[in-house]
Amino acid sequence: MAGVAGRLARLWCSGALSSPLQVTRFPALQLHLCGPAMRASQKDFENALNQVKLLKKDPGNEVKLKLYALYKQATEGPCNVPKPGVLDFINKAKWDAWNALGSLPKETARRNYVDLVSSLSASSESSIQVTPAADRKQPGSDALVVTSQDGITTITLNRPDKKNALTTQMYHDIILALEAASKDDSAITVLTGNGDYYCSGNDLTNFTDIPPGGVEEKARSGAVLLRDFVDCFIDFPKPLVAVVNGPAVGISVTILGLFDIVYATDRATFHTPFSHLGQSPEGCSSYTFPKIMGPSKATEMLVFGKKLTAREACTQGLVTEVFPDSTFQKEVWVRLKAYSKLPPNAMRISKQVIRNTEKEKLHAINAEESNVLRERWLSDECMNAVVSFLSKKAKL
Ligand SMILES: CCCCCCCCCCC/C=C/C(=O)SCCNC(=O)CCNC(=O)[C@H](O)C(C)(C)COP(=O)(O)OP(=O)(O)OC[C@H]1O[C@@H](n2cnc3c(N)ncnc32)[C@H](O)[C@@H]1OP(=O)(O)O
Repeated sequence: MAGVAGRLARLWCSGALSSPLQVTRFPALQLHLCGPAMRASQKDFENALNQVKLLKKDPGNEVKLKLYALYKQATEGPCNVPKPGVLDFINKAKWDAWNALGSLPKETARRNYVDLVSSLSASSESSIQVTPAADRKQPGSDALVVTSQDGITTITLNRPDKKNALTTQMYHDIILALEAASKDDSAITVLTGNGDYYCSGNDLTNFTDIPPGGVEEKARSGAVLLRDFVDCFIDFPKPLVAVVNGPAVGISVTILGLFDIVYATDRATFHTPFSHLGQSPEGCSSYTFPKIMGPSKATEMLVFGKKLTAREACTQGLVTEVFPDSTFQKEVWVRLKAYSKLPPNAMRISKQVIRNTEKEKLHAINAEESNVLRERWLSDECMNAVVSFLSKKAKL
């Protein structure tokens, strides 16, 4: 990521961004590159600094790095601090982006900053999907699609290009979607994925989006988010079904222990490589997995990262039933539509009778797992694993 940002920043300095493609991506730049150098007043710059806080859509890490670099260049001039160590990957990415601006004059950096923010504000205003976080009722992006039909509310993870990896925004949106589904008039709620994967777990780029409070602050807010996310599954009042359409990794596997039914295609696999990632189990799996499959099978999965096939997961009790991939969707949805016609109140009450005795314990376990993970996220083992993945050196 640092490389991409660095290359982008170097191109920017060299003026190579005047090609039609790049002008389309950064329309406001055209002004700067084509006309006589327009000056950005200090007021314009301050306005842009305020505007950036009001952006309705997260512009992504590449753009944030670029904003950071331009801000530093505009206020302090060329990069003047020592290069961070290789393991300090977030500060190194920031340093790379700033350093790549070379001797770009402060005034030009200020202008570019103002132009970039103005292009971001324009695209953010035109996005119909985005609503302010505080009063967000619908998913904040199309990475999550929620539909309701035939008494079934279906929440679909929709980032097939990224194997449905869960961004921070998606955790928030799933929480909102579950809260809405718990109150709507559907009888059953389904979680599934679009594309060849069910979900590849936590999006590892979540680790790169560091707030001003630093990595500790990130780990703290990550642990709160994790806890809130898992709490929603613990408390969900209606039958909750996972339609596992392909491989599942990490947190998408662990929370299966909190679902009422798990249907899987025979193409699915179940993988919790926490030790490989320097992390530890979440989603209450430290309790639900030993309970479902016995402590030693749970240890193989959660400690040694053994990947289960769908049939193995079914034998262990994590999966309810496995279907041939060729008929998976048809068979599962016929089944679910039939179930959704059963009296909804009876189903809800029966679920609660089955699950309520454990709720308090599950909340305590969730809190403890989230605390432990907060520490793990700050460990060298975890940071090294994330750096390896992000620098394309490692895959599961
Ligand atoms: C402090 C931070 C807190 C943040 C918020 C906290 C919220 C709670 C967190 C709870 C803890 C959760 C833990 C987990 O889930 S651990 C599991 C994490 N997942 C992984 O490690 C999977 C990594 N991905 C892979 O190993 C492979 O991509 C995979 C085997 C899944 C598929 O390999 P394949 O070769 O078939 O496909 P590609 O690798 O080419 O993938 C296509 C593109 O998708 C990107 N991708 C896939 N998975 C992820 C992921 N998890 N995170 C980020 N990006 C992912 C991949 O990079 C490819 O992208 P490009 O096309 O751009 O290269």
